[in-house]
Amino acid sequence: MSKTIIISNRLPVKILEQNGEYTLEATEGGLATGLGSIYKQGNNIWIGWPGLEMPEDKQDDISKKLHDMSLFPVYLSQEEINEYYEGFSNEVLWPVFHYYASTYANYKQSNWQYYQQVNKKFCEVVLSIVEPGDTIWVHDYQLLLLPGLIRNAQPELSIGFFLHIPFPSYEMFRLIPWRAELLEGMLGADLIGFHTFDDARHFLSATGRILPVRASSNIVSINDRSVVVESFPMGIDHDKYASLTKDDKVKEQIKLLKANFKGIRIILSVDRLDYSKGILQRLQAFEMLLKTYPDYKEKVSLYMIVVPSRDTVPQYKELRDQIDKKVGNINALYRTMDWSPIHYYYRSFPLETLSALYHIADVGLVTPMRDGMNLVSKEYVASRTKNDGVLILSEMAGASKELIDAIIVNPNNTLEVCGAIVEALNMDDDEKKRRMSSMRKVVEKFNIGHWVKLFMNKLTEVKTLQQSMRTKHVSYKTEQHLKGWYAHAEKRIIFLDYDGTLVNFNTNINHASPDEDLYSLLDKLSSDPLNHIVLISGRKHENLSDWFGHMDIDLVAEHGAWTKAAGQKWHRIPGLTDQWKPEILQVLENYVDRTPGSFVEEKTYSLVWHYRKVEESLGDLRSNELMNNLKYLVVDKGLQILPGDKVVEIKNMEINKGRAALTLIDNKEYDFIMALGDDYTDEDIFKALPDTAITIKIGNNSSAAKYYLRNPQEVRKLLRVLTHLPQLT
Ligand SMILES: O=P(O)(O)OC[C@H]1O[C@H](O[C@H]2O[C@H](CO)[C@@H](O)[C@H](O)[C@H]2O)[C@H](O)[C@@H](O)[C@@H]1O
Ligand SMILES: O=c1ccn([C@@H]2O[C@H](COP(=O)(O)OP(=O)(O)O)[C@@H](O)[C@H]2O)c(=O)[nH]1
Ligand SMILES: [Mg+2]
Repeated sequence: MSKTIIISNRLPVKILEQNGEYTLEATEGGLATGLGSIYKQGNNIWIGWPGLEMPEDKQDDISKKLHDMSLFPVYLSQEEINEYYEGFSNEVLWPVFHYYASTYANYKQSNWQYYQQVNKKFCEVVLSIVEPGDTIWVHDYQLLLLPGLIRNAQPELSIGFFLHIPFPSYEMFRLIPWRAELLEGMLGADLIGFHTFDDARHFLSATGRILPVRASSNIVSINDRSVVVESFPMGIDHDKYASLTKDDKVKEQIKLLKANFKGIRIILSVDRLDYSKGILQRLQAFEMLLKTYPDYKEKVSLYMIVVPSRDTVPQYKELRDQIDKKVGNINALYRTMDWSPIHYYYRSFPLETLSALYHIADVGLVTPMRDGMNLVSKEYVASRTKNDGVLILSEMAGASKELIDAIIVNPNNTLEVCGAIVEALNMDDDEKKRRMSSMRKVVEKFNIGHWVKLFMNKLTEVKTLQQSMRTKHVSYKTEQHLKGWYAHAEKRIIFLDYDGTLVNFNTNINHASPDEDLYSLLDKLSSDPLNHIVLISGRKHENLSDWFGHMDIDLVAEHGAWTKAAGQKWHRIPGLTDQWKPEILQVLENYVDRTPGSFVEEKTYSLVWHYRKVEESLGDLRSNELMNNLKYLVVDKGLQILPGDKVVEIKNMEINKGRAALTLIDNKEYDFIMALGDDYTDEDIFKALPDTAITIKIGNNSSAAKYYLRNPQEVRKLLRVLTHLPQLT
C-alpha cells in the first residue's frame, strides 16, 4: 500500500535527557502541533530530527521507540545543529523571510555548506524508505533543497512542499547569496504551498526574476515539468480544542484560574521565544495601557507564556534577557500587594492548561511583527465555545487574512495596540458574540483535516495533469506512426507557425531570423511535390517576404490578413479597414512612453504592443492595465484584443489563423493534414482543422492540440524524421 512520507526538520516528538535517561515529549511550534494531530490518521510516516544530539550507542534504542510511532529520526551532530539549524536556518533564512535581514542575517559560507549537507542527509533517509507510488510532503524552510534532491534521485515521485513561514518580497529574498539554488531546490516539488496569497505571489515574482524559467499565472515550467504554486492557509484541530473545554482536567484548571483571578480580567499572550513575535512591543503597549489608563490597575493582568525556543542562537538569548528586564520593570513599577500586572512564564505548558487559559482569557493578544500563520490565534478562537472573548490580531500574521473579525492591528503602532486593548475590554457582549461566532465558523470549516485534503487533492491533480501532458508528448511510437502515415500519404498540407515553433524567441524580434538549418529543412519539405507547405505567422508580410519570399512555400502573414501562394503576389483579405489605427496607436504610444523597453509594432491591420524586454512585473502590470483601457475603446470598432507571449495585439475581428488555414484547405482532398504552433492564436488553427488533422502544441500550456512537443528543436527533429533528413548532432 502506498504511503505518504512527511518530512520536516523536527519530529512531532522530541527527546529529553535527564541524568542519562532519554524520554519522549510532544514538540511545541505550529508545524508540529498542527500536523502532529492528524498524521496518525492515515498510512503516513514522518521523518525528522528528534531535537537533541544523541550519543550513537543510544540511537538504536530510541529509533525503535520512534518507529513504533511511525517516526523516522534523522540524527544530527553538534556541528550540524550549530551550522544547519542554528546558523543557516535560523540566522539566514528565518530573519530574511521575516523581514529582519538587515538586523539579524549573517551570511556565513560554512553555514551554507552544512545546510546542503544536512538536506542531503535527509534525502538519503527518504530514499532508504520511499517506494514507488508513495507521496512525499516536505515541510518548511530548513529543507528548501530537499524537493530538488529527491527529484534528481527519483524523477517520477509525487512531491509536495509547504512553507510555514512567510515568503518575503523579491527585494528581501534577493539578498541571500544562494537564492537561485534555494528556488531550484523548492521547484523540485510538483506543488508548492504557502499560507497566504501574498507569499505565493512573492515566490512567483522571485522565481521569474532570478531563474530562467517560464511562468504563466501560478504555474512555473522547469525542465518541462509544470510546478503549481498556491496558497493553503493551515488550520488547527478545531474539534479537539472545542471539546477540550468540557474535559474534566480542563474544567478543574478553569475553576482554579477563575478563583485566582477573581475580579481581574485576563489578557493572554502565548508564543515561542522569537523576535518575530513582537513580545517586547506588546509589553510596551501593555505598559502604555497602565500609564494612560490608571483605572485598569488591579483590574487587568497580562498572562504571558513564552515557550523556550532556539535559545542557543545569540539573538534569542538576548531577546530573553530583554523580556526578563522589561517584565521586571513593569511589575516593579506597578505591582501592588495583591495584584501583579504581568504573570510571566518562560516554559511550555500542557495542552490542558493552555486550553483552560484560552477558555477564560477575556482578551487574546496576538501581535507578531511577522508570522507565517499563527496557530495560537486559531486555538484561542476554537476554545471560545461560548462565543465570548475578543481576539486582537496583528495584520502581519497570516491568520489575519482569515480571522477578519478580530480587532486587526499594526504591531508597530503601540498607540493602536493599546487602543485595541481598551476597545476589547469595553466591547459589548453582542459585538463579541457576533465577531467570535463568525471566526469560530471559519476555524471550524478550514480545519487541519481540510487543509491536508486540499493540499493532497491538488497534488494528485497536478500529477495527473503532468502525466496527461506526458502521454500527449510525441513519443517514439507516435513519431514512427506519423512517419508511416506521411510516407503513404498522397497529398499533404503542413501548417507551420514561426516564432516559438520553428525558432526560439528572441528579445529583439528582428534577430529571430531563420538559420541555414531551417532553410534546408523547409527546402526539403517543399521540394516534395506531394507537399503543400504553409508558413502561417503573426508577423508582417514584408518580414515574411524578406525571409521566405523566394521559397516554394505558401505564406500567411498577420494571422491571415495577408496570403501569398508560392511564387505569386501577396493578397489581402478584402473589406478590412485600418481607420481605427491612429486612435489606438495613440494609446499604445502612451504606454511606450511610460514603460521602458516596450515598443509598438505596426502591421497593416493590427497593432502590437511588445513588452518582452520590460522588467517582468512592470510588464505584467502594464499589459493588464492596457487591456482594461482598450476594452472600452475597441467595442464599436470590430476589433479584438489578443494577449500573447509578452505581447498585446489589437486586430480586426475577422482575422484569424484558423479561418486562413481553412481557406487554404478549400475542400482539396488532403490525406495528411498537420499543424504546429505554440501560441494562443495557433489554437484557432487546431480548432478549425478537421478531426483527422495532426495538431501539435509547442510548450506546455493547455491546448486543443492532440500532441505536444517541447520546443523548436523537437519540432525540427520531427520534421527531419518525416522527411528522412539526418538528425543534427
Ligand atoms: O523547530 P523550532 O526551531 O523550535 O521552531 C518551531 C517551529 O516554528 C515555526 O512555525 C511556523 O509554523 C506554524 C504552522 O504553520 C505557523 O503558524 C507559524 O507562523 C510559523 O512560524 C517553523 O516554521 C517550524 O518549522 C518550527 O518547527
Ligand atoms: O506551552 C505551549 C505553548 C504553545 N504551544 C503550541 O505552540 C504552537 C505555536 O504555533 P504558532 O503557529 O502560533 O507559532 P510558531 O511557534 O509555530 O511560530 C501552538 O500550536 C501552541 O498551542 C505548546 O505546544 N505549548
Ligand atoms: Mg508562435
